[in-house]
Amino acid sequence: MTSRLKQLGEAGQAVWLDFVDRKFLAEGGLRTLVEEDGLTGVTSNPSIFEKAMGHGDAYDEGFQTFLGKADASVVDTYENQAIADIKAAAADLRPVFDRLGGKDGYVSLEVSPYLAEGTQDTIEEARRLWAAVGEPNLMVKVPGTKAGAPAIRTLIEDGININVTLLFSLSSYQVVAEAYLAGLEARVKKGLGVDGIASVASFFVSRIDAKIDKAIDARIEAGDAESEALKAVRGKVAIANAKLAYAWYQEMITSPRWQALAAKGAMPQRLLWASTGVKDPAYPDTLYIDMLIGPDTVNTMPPKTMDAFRDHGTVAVTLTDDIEGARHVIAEAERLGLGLDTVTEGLVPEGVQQFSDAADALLGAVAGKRAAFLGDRQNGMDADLPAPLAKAVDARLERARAQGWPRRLWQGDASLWTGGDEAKWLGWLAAGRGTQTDPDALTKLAALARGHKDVVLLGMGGSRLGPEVLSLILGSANGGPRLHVLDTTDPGQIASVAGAIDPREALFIVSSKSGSTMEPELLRAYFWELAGADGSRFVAVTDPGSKLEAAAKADGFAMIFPGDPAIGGRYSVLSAFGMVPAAAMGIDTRAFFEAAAPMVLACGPDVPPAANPGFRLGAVLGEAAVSERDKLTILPSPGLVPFGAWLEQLIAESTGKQGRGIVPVDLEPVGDAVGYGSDRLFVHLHLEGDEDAALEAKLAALTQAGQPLVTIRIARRELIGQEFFRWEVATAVAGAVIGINPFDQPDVEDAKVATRKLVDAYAQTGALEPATPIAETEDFAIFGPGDAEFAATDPAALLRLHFASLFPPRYAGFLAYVERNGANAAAIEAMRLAVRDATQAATVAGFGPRFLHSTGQAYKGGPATGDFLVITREPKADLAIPGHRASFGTVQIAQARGDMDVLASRGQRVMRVHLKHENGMDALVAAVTHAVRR
Ligand SMILES: O=P(O)(O)OC[C@H]1O[C@](O)(CO)[C@@H](O)[C@@H]1O
Ligand SMILES: O=C[C@H](O)[C@H](O)COP(=O)(O)O
Repeated sequence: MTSRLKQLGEAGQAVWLDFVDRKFLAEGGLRTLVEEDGLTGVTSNPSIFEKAMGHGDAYDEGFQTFLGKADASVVDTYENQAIADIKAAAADLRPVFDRLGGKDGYVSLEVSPYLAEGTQDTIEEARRLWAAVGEPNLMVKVPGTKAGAPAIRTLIEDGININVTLLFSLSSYQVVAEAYLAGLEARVKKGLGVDGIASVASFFVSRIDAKIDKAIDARIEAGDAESEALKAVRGKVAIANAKLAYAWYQEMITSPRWQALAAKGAMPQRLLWASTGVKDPAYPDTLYIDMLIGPDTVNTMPPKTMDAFRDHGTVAVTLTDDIEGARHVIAEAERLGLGLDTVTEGLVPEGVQQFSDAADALLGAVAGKRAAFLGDRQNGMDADLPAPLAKAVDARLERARAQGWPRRLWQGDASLWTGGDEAKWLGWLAAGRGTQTDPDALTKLAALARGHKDVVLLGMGGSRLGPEVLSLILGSANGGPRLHVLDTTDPGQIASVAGAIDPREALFIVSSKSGSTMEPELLRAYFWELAGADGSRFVAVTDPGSKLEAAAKADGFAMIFPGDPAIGGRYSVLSAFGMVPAAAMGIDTRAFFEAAAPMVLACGPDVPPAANPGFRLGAVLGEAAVSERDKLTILPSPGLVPFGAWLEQLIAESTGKQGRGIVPVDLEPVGDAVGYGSDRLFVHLHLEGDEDAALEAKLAALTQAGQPLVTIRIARRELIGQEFFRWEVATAVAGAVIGINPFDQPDVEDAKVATRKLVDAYAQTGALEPATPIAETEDFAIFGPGDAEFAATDPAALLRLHFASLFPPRYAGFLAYVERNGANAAAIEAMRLAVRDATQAATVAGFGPRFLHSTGQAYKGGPATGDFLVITREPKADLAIPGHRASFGTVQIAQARGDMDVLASRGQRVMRVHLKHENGMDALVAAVTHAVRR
């Protein structure tokens, strides 16, 4: 007996399969259906691929072959396999296509559901898929949305076969039918053929009943007076709707407009019944086949429905039956207020969302397989969080998924943050692939640097923190020159570097994005003179058109590297600002980017938040911050300690503003679990093979005590580039959670202005404005900001008062305008430990003016919960600055005073302690330790 499905084909309705699966194809399932049931086509959609690929291991071999490629992104990995399936299906259907002269035998592949709102993007994607599959019996599936219709017209004009999907209403079907006609007519106008172009209009059926029936059931349940009438249309609306669409089709193909095209060989755009598996198990399982049979149509069936029809379906032309009855059903639905138009309108975005959700699930699964395949070539991350924070993070990740955050980040959608100028600051995303720097210029620089023993980098904040991390973690490669970094006005420190090099031999890199930052400008003046004004040993890194660029040109600098104005300083390490010093040190920048690539791809727009390392981390940081765990405490393996200085700038300057944000805590030695408040989030950067047993034990105790801990695992130092990128993404995401613009630094400028005022006054008068101490000992004097009133004048009492209200979430800050050397660092650490262990409060520290261009933003603009001690001292030996009246020492004091005033104006508690002599620091340590003793 001929199969019922074959009989259906003979009745003029093409039987298509709404299913794709690797194993099914490989085992010849499709070929059997073609041969035994007369099947003539296949459709796929994101949900179908999710079911096929998102579970089990049938695709693992294929994934792995592809993932061996350096550039294998998650979406490319998925698509590579989807295309393989589609090509296999196209091959199985090719005999049908050839036999029917192109009238049937098609397989459909859907464009990304993420593009449903964009006409141009849809056009490009469809063209790309068409070329990638490269089979004449492919149909590209394009949603019949408002944005989709013009794309369909263009694609038909291109000669690409189109399956229009997600059609629910007669009116939207008419729009795409018009697009099809217009596309064909455009070809005629251009003198191109219209034969051989195929299209179907996929009209969804069961989803309509599912919606309408639900509303009917609710009303009947509520005892609606029209219950009988409602019952009468239950399960009938979708079929009636489809029948009227077919009636319109029949009329349309008789129109002179269509006839003219048909005469030129055009094939009609057939109506395809989609969504034909019953959703309500109470209905006969072949309902949406039995009732929709008619010539020149297609029915695409899920396997179960196909099996059911083969078993007990009824072949009879039903589509043209009782059209009046269909009209009546629709009129009744209207009279009963079932709102068919609203339902069909709502089903479009819902359908897009449903396919986006499926694509997210699929891409998330592929991302997991990709990470497993890469193993330790991609840095890992675990988060051990207390339940409420874990719940908030999961909820955030889900919301971020539904709202498409990864795509919006990469597309530069400013509404992810404040709707301000954020889109102008996203150049660092592309820089992650090494695209910002010219490899040839870096090679040239490396050759130039190789001739020098020392390279001195002059720059502040983002223009120097990344290079120092690279220098301390990766080191000067193969005997490359030593890198010295100067980011200070401290005369002692400048003299130390000047003394450690031969200024007549060293190569100098002056690095400033803006090209107008005061410190590198002064340092350039100083070393220019010391180096004998020899431009051939100077290199500049600066944004195009800056003051520094002009000066470098005028002074004949050996090379000038342009920055990208779309990258802010703290996001610039993977651009020229990091790569120029790296190349100068002899680091292979190509290999560096190759090692970073897995993370850049893992953080891509195609990877849903829960599987995206940057988004996962960002969600933890952001949710912790908004739940008052705003002290991000950085606890690295010994070999990764230098990373903290770069990280604290990124986090603090990006998030600390408008009284909100994250306060990074770097270089605070790990303590016992009892010594911390509940305002902390800990992050451990773990370098394999660089274990510190004491640290590990303390970390274990922290999690046992319920403290949140994020552990990042890095297999080799060479993979540090991955962390730059992961943290940049995470910071941008945390900014979105906190609700600030993570790319500006609104409060930094004020300290600069206050400093300038003092330095300018000095230039006029030869002296800084006098300041009177509130209290003084033999060792130090204490100053307050502006005209602030203090309740005590005894130094010990003043310090006690200063720390009196220091409990979490308040934090203590030690801002030391002294030489950054081992002794001073140890003294500061001793004060931090004394304070933390006495109060449980987090402690931060910075050397001035270095921190002004880094964490200074958060101290001024972030949460107003800081208790700051600004520490200054008389410089041992001051240094003059060529061409300036003020010395480095004077500028440094002016910076400290300017900063203190701005801190105070932002509601922070602040005092300045001026050390009177060499041992003043020891005296201060003792005084602070005493002051916090409770
Ligand atoms: O590279 P520039 O323009 O000299 O700026 C250095 C640093 O100063 C800041 O602008 C803050 O003052 C940082 O954002 C930046 O990294
Ligand atoms: O082209 C086929 C459609 O994508 C499919 O039939 C949708 O079916 P569903 O409503 O069962 O998801």
